[in-house]
Amino acid sequence: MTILSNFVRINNLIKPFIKTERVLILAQRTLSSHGNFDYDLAVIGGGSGGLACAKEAVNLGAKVAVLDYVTPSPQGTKWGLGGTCVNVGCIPKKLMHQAALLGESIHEAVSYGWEVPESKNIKINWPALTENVQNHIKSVNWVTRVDLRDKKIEYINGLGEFKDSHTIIATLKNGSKKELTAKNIVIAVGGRPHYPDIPGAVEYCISSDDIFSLSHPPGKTLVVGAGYIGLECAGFLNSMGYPATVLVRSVPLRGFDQQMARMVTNEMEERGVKFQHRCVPLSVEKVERGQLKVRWLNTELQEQFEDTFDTVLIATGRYALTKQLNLDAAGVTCLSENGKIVAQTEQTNVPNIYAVGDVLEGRPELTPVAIAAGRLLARRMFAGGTQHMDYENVATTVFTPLEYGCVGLSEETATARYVSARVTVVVARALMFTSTWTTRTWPPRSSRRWSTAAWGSARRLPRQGMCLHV
Ligand SMILES: Cc1cc2nc3c(=O)[nH]c(=O)nc-3n(C[C@H](O)[C@H](O)[C@H](O)COP(=O)(O)OP(=O)(O)OC[C@H]3O[C@@H](n4cnc5c(N)ncnc54)[C@H](O)[C@@H]3O)c2cc1C
Ligand SMILES: NC(=O)c1ccc[n+]([C@@H]2O[C@H](COP(=O)([O-])OP(=O)(O)OC[C@H]3O[C@@H](n4cnc5c(N)ncnc54)[C@H](O)[C@@H]3O)[C@@H](O)[C@H]2O)c1
Repeated sequence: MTILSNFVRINNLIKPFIKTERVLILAQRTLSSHGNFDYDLAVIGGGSGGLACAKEAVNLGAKVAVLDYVTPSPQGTKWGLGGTCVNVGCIPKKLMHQAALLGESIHEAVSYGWEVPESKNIKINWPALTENVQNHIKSVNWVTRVDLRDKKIEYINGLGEFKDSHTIIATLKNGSKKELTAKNIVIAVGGRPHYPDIPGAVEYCISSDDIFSLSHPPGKTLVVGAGYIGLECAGFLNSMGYPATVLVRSVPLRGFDQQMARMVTNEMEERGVKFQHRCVPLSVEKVERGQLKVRWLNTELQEQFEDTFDTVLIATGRYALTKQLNLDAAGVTCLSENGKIVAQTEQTNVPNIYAVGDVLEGRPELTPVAIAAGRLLARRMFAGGTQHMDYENVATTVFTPLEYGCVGLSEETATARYVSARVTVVVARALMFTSTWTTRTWPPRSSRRWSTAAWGSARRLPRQGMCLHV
């Protein structure tokens, strides 16, 4: 128990008698307990989880430093402070998704009576889109930096590694080293795209790290991987007029309710996205005019295929950035086979070292999850908090052309986990101003069918909409 958290506990008791919260925070600051260390808390990684934890800790009176450093992608793309979500994740993805929806709406507006001159000739200006997306990101980077400065959080633009369990060495941009010590250390380094081990992947392919700032229009694109990222990117590219093909190794959106996943992919297929099922890439080579020839294997037919694309986007999952941390020096040993940190309550096997966000094994890789876990951890470290992050029943959305939001168990998990239970599945498909509901109950299987009348009437209107899985 730190002096600081004892102080905060006592203060919580007397808080009603103190005039303002500000007085309390200032009092806590003066009593900050970093003692022999430079900081009460050092956070390695300035993304969703790390920044949330740092800000909460400083609000609770701790002296905090945040290290953030972006190693360029194999294609040379780099970005600023704020982590994956802000720079190469949720934010640019959502903006491109919105751009794609707007484009489709222009065409669909005609069905609603809008007279759109030459609607067939409408096309996207890719450089204008990426420039605006990047400008928005830069403004968020700037606000984040100013916020850290205002909150007196020290921001170190350096690549962190452990020297021992309380000491971090930061390698700065110019190659110089900066050493700092902290009572508590939070690992919030997130992850980066994983590339399949095939010829040409690293040399010629891009990933989600590159697509949102790609200097030229992507053209005909092959997306390798049918998880969240693969489907979302294929969805917005196709809707912008860039033909997209997806290589699916097993099933799209594995782990999600498969009926809903099929709805999402059927909708994408109707809009023109091609799916190559049970296929893995074998090689990528550069051919004439800079195009990329891709060979892939259909594992079911044991047959090889090839085609030529302008862009190949790899979306085969992400790995955690723990290798470069020199965790051995700190004594952190709780690592899974794929290098993620195994921690029940964000606490590693070393008492003063914690982890939050995508770096954690078996936790949803989502921004709100990283933020909530980071904040709760700070409260436990500096305010005697006792609440832990609840990773169950986290709601999530897949931003494919047919948006899919879900919370709770998929039908497959529910029926596997509660064999004797009666599982009722309610599916809503909302159109602009119409929604069609069908209900089915498991068992019996016959009730699994859609109500064709309701489904049919829904299909007559333009295909705007989203599906919910409750
Ligand atoms: C394309 C895409 C779309 C996404 N869309 C969504 C979405 O719609 N909704 C959603 O909830 N989530 C989405 N996510 C996931 C979300 O971005 C992550 O879950 C979230 O960013 C994780 O936060 P984090 O703090 O764990 O790590 P990150 O945000 O990845 O931050 C880690 C930071 O640490 C830095 N770093 C790493 N190692 C070091 C080191 N040694 N020293 C210093 N700094 C280091 C990294 O460069 C990075 O800046 C998306 C992800 C991607 C890739
Ligand atoms: N809307 C959102 O909230 C959102 C959006 C994007 C990403 N994210 C987060 O980011 C995480 C990572 O997303 P992701 O899509 O990179 O990972 P993922 O694990 O969801 O999907 C990777 C896909 O690639 C496939 N794959 C792997 N190796 C392959 C190979 N050699 N050939 C063909 N396919 C292969 C896998 O079978 C899987 O379908 C997600 O778990 C999610 O939590 C969230």
